[in-house]
Amino acid sequence: MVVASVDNLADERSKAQFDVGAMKIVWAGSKHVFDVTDRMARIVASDPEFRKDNRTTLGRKELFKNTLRKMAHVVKRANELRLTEEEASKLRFFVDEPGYLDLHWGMFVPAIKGQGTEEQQEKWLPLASRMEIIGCYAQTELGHGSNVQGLETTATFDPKTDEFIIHSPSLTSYKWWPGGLGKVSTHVVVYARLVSGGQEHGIYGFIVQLRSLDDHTPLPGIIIGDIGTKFGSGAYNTMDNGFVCFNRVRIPRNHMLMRFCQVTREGNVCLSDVPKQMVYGTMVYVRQTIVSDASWALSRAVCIAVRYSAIRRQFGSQDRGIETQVLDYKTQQSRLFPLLASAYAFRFVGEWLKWLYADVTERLQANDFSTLPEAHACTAGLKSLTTSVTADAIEECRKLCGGHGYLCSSGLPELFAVYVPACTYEGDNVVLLLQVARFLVKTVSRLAAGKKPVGTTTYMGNAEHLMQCKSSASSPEDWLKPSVVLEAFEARAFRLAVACARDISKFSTPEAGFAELSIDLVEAAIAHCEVIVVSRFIEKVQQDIPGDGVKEQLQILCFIYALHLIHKHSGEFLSTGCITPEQATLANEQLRTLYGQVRPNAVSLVDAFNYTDHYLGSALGRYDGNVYATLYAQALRDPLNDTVVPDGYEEFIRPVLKQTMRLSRL
Ligand SMILES: CCCCCCCCCCCCCCCCCCCCCCCC(=O)SCCNC(=O)CCNC(=O)[C@H](O)C(C)(C)COP(=O)(O)OP(=O)(O)OC[C@H]1O[C@@H](n2cnc3c(N)ncnc32)[C@H](O)[C@@H]1OP(=O)(O)O
Ligand SMILES: Cc1cc2nc3c(=O)[nH]c(=O)nc-3n(C[C@H](O)[C@H](O)[C@H](O)COP(=O)(O)OP(=O)(O)OC[C@H]3O[C@@H](n4cnc5c(N)ncnc54)[C@H](O)[C@@H]3O)c2cc1C
Repeated sequence: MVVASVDNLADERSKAQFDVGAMKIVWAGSKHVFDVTDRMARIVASDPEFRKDNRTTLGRKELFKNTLRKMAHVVKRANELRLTEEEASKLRFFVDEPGYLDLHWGMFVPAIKGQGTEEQQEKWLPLASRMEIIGCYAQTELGHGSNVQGLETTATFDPKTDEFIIHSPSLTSYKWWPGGLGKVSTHVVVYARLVSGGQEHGIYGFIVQLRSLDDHTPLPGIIIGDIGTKFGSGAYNTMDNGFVCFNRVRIPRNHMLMRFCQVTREGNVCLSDVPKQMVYGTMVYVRQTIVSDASWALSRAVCIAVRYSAIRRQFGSQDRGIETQVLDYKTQQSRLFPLLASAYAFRFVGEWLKWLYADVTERLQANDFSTLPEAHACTAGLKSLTTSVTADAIEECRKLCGGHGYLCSSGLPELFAVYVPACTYEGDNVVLLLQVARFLVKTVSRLAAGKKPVGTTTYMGNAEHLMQCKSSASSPEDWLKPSVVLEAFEARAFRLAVACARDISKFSTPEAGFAELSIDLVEAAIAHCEVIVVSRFIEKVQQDIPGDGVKEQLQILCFIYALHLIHKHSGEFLSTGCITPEQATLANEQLRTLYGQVRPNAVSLVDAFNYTDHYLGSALGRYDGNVYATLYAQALRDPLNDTVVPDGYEEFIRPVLKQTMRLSRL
């Protein structure tokens, strides 16, 4: 059955004022990436092994086994099709459920590459890349996650046997959370306190074998398992996040990852002259990938909400004629279009961050560590900003879809449940923003000493101007001038950072000031991260962009992104004196105009994400708009509808009815 709603999307598509094909390439990053992504998405969508529409109805054991089957199928297909690394990781991405492959390829392998010596890489990487071993990354403990320096697990060197003894001294020291650890991994990189000659030498990574390669049973001294069912149905429960306790497990000395610190046969600890934070390198790498991924999750939710908002009609007709598409309501637009703009903003900042990460990596290889603090601040800050916004946005998209958004068949509940831990893993978002704040306060204090800021803090070099400037916006159109927008964002961020630095100096110690002012510091950090996103978006739309109308659409989205933030944080823009209340009103007026300009293009702007119906996994977001028939078909497939009279009728419904009948006769 095809209902009238299908016409709505065709109609919407006919209104587009830009070349959707060209926008697809901009979104993908290049024609090459578009081709690879498109091909891999279609391979997954057309393979019944990768079916995912039954996930929320499976019990934990079935669900987990189902994921094991899919991960094995990914490896099989990757080998059969002789996929490149780029292609294989896209293929795995579109399978769209957390699984041990992510931790193996995304953390275990990078940890060895980043922290292992050449010799260690030669030994372990071939085993890992042929998947003769499966690895994971165990840093977090039951009692310690954010505070890495507080980890309790010990790795004590025993010079008699030339081994390390890996030990969990307490319940709180059990490793707890690592993905892939609970049931699958054969090996792990464990982070532990290095102890040699009776002295502690800091936290380092150690490769430990967990399970037999013959029968998968845990090796002696290892107690291991899954930590239990997590939030949401389906969602992250496809993953075996695990615990492990080490009872004096012995490993050879050369299983310590020794690129930055070597322990000799005699137990001497030799530090190389690189910053000790290099041991955190895997986290920096993964944070950078998480920023790129945020735009995928956000755009997926927005795609569902935009298409459904074009289909859904409510009110607007007194005589039972055609009702108004909810997408036409300004309130719907004001909630949805900033999220659409944010998806594009995060896509571009994610691409930029990839570049920054590659640049820093190249410098580190040449022993230039000067850009490491900035790389840390950018990856930490943008990871925090983009994941927090994305998690909130998915929930907002659910509400934008009304009641049907709450159905699992909308795809949104599971997307939220699977995405929201991104605000916690790889660094709690508040903890990471405090790292950014620390970097900003340091940058501000160095200004006073005449040190020129570089990279993303270059704008702070314009200190005198940023402290005094008043916005020149005197009409709504002035808010379409990149210089006007940027100045407001930079002035707000700088003034907040300077206020924090000034106020901290009033305390007896910087630590006391930092602790007391942490709420303000977090706000200053967010403001700085928003400068980065806004300026990268502006830079992007100032480039040559091929395709009819593509640049114009991106400009509209760029200003929506910036102006909705001015509206959201108007308190800060006003209290720091960067803009006046009248200018805030003008910005809002411009924002309303921009919503009107996006409206005819909204469906095509989400089509540009090029998502298959398989990847979207949503009755509401289908490409053909056949929402109601799909909702109905999926309802009929629910296990509860397997029988007309439910299980439990005889035991629990009939007796209640009989009891009621007896009572009514009295
Ligand atoms: C053939 C088959 C083919 C098949 C193919 C299949 C392909 C599949 C491919 C799949 C690929 C998938 C990739 C996806 C990636 C993975 C998916 C992700 C899934 C989720 C995983 C989640 C994992 C985790 O959560 S791991 C645990 C993470 N834990 C944390 O993040 C802890 C957070 N805490 C910290 O980072 C630190 O404790 C911190 C920073 C809060 C404080 O540290 P510390 O106490 O040491 O420092 P401070 O005293 O605050 O600062 C001292 C100094 O150091 C600077 N600094 C801190 N951190 C860093 C850093 N990282 N880098 C550089 N500098 C740092 C800090 O700024 C200070 O500097 P000063 O100058 O002294 O101020
Ligand atoms: C799905 C998932 C997968 C994971 N995968 C892995 C993995 O593969 N390997 C691994 O090692 N770990 C993994 N983790 C663990 C994860 O990295 C940690 O949970 C994360 O780093 C947060 O640490 P925590 O749990 O100790 O939070 P806590 O630090 O206990 O946070 C609790 C609260 O305290 C606040 N807080 C903490 N410190 C401060 C501070 N200094 N100032 C202000 N507020 C503060 C936080 O903001 C938060 O609100 C995973 C976690 C999840 C949820």
